[in-house]
Amino acid sequence: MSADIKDVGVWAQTRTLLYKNYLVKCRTKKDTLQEILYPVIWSLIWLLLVLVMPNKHHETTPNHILNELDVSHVFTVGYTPATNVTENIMMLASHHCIGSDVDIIHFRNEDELKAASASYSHFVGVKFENSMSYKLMFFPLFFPKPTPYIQDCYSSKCDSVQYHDSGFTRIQACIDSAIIKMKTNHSAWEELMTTKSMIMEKQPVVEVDGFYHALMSICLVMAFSPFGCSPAAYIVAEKEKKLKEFMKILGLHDTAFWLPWVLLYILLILLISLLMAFITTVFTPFKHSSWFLIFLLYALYGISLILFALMLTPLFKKAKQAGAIAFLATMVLGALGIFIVMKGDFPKSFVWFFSPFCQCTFMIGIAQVMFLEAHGKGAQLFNLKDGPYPLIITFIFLVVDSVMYLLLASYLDQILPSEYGLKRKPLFFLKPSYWSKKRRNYGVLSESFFSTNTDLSDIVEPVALGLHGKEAIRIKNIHKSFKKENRQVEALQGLTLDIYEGQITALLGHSGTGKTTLMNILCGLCPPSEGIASIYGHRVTDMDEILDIRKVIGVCQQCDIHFDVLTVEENLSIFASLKGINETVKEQEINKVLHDLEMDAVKHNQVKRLSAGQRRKLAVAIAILGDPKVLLLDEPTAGMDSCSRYTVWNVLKKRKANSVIVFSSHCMEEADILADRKAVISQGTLKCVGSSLFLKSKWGVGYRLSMDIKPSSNVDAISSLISQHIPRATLMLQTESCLIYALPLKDVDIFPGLFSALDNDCSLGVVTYGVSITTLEDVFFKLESDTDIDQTDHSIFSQRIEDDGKWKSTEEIDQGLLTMPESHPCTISGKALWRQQAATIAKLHFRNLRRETKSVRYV
Ligand SMILES: Nc1ncnc2c1ncn2[C@@H]1O[C@H](COP(=O)(O)OP(=O)(O)OP(=O)(O)O)[C@@H](O)[C@H]1O
Repeated sequence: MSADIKDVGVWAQTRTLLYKNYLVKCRTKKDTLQEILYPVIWSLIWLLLVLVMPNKHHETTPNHILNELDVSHVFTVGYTPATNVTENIMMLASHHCIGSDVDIIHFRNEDELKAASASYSHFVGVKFENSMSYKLMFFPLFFPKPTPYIQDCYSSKCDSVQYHDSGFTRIQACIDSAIIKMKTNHSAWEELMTTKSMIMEKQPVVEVDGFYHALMSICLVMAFSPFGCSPAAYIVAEKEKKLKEFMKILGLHDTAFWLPWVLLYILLILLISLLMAFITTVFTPFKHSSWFLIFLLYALYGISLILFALMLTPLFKKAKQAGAIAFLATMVLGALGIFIVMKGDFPKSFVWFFSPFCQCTFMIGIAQVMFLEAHGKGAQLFNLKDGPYPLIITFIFLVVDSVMYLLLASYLDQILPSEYGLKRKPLFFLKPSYWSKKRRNYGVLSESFFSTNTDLSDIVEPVALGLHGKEAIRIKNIHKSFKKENRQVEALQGLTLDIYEGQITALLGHSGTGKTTLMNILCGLCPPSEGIASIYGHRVTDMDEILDIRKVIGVCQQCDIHFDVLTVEENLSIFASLKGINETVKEQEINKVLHDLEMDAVKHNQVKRLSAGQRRKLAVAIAILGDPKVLLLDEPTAGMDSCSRYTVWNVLKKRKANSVIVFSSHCMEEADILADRKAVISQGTLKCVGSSLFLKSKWGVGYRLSMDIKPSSNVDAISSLISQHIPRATLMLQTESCLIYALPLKDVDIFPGLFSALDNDCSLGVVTYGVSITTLEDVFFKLESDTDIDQTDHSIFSQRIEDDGKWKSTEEIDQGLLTMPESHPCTISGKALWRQQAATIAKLHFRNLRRETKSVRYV
């Protein structure tokens, strides 16, 4: 590692990524504006609702004495059971007090009494428990429901006064007097009849309509909903684009990945809470409440919602799904909150069972503020503990929820398997080594660990003595299998390989032979199923050791990973800071890398506007920033033009001293020019490894003699002439106009004799001939010819040979495709074509939908 690289702490990385998020927000102005305007618009809708449907205000009601006790509304009184005592009581009551206008009827039991209420109008039942205790039964519609609001109580319409007017108090006084008379023989009629009923003074009250309450709560749920989904969508989008794991390879701390997003949204929520608190307390509907408490309620809810969204992120692979489900969860839980506080008979103490959901807690808090507003004082510091749902409990639960979500988010992120990255065991936090670096007892793996009994000398070229002991990357018996549509794919099958310091090593192989899988294992992106790999003696499979390894590696992944909306220079600056490159030399290092890769002209361009080749160069630039000791480059020059390729090769060659450079490629020429050692991988195993000379001499066909011949030429005569001069020559390919022979390397001295014979014998029909040495490509084909190549790969590599064995150039094939007759019998047109296209598109959408549904793994 370069001396100018230092360990970067979480806070330094958070600052860097906070700046990046700020740039992203500035460059995606439309989305940012939507996020800010959305809550403001809902607050304004709320205000509008308040204006259209104002709350009903009830002014102060003074003390008011009601009329004398009266039974004019009662026509019949029924009682049960009918005993001597009860008959006596009722007779006394009727005679002295209730009056003869009211019929007194006895019933055998309570059921008959209840049934009678339907037959008689203005009926009151009396159910005696014993001679001293009784129950008055006023039947539906006859008795008003209690209400906290006293309206027009001086008129007969007042609901609360109906209690008095209904005759309840008079009948109660009459029966009480009769019992007193019977028990004590003392007459209390006069005292009880002069009892005065009075409406007590009532403070002003605001009547909050249920529908209005629900509408207001819905507006609030909607206003805050972006904070429940946007952070989740942004964080999962960075995971989806592999940015998270890539930044972790550069040394990013787990916390520093999500903290910048959380901080940015907290800043945003504080701003919006200020604005909303201002709108709702200055204008209405919370005009009696303390501005600070309303702001605190909004801000705490907003923060807990952001952390709720963060908690959901480990469950998702796709940003779209994460955003949609987080939004849905916020809506559903918000609606649940509205339901539990608005359902009159829902037990008040049970409401707090829903407090682990911040959306419900917030709705409870809003209901409490509305209650306090209705009583004219609003939410104030002095009444934090008052009311049905004390506001202080809401505040406490919102803080507890936030902490709980944060811990859960961090825990789930460490244990839930994801496509990339190593994961910890569920009880990892019980291990002392997790908490203390000193207790991690890992050491450099010993030499004996990698020694093997298998003799590999046939396929592995021995290295020079100077390289002994310089094995930087050691791979032993690595296996990796993936589950793919209910079958196991063996990507690597026991691969063993040493890679040396001071050398460039190329990994060669067909598509799908496991090169990328090997690269991913080496940088800790995916764990092997079996086997061991180490970089400078540290296991890449250990979560703690990989952190040390990542300090010395630079990685260029197969797909380009960068921040699209940032410029080339900004991308390099952010990645340089994450790697820990000293701020004083950062600019110099970035300029050097840009200059080496000839990218100065595009350094101010946004990455999304770069060509594919330029993006690839940027990926290489990010990998080489800070001059890492180990460079793992997966197809670094794919998609580049020849000039760019040469530039990259030169850069890598210059850096190879004291470094370890591994790259994968499909281009044999690139491997031949650039790599000191080439490892050919086939079907997940090592086929051979060594220098070009070793590979060519071991698997090369020697020289290749190619001839253009006339159609009338005698191939047997040509072949016999060649075998006379070079007995071990073999015919490799025969077409109508071309012959190719393989000539052994050792017979090079006797080639001149053959050439003279060919030149002198015109009857053979040879038009021209030429000799070329075996290329690495020939070696590659030779090695692969022993292996069953997967059909698609085979078609790529053997595209120059037609089915019938005739030699055909790529251009010829292209030409063939271009000149394919338009009226091919297999093609369709008109309505049939339209139907086929529509069905294909529908099938495509259906498959995408199914795949996307599958990728929501845990929800
Ligand atoms: N995440 C995965 N899930 C399922 N199968 C996978 C996964 N990653 C790789 N494979 C399979 O493993 C095999 C090796 O893939 P890999 O990408 O390592 O090949 P490669 O040699 O890098 O190919 P290319 O040169 O085209 O990049 C392939 O058959 C591939 O389909």
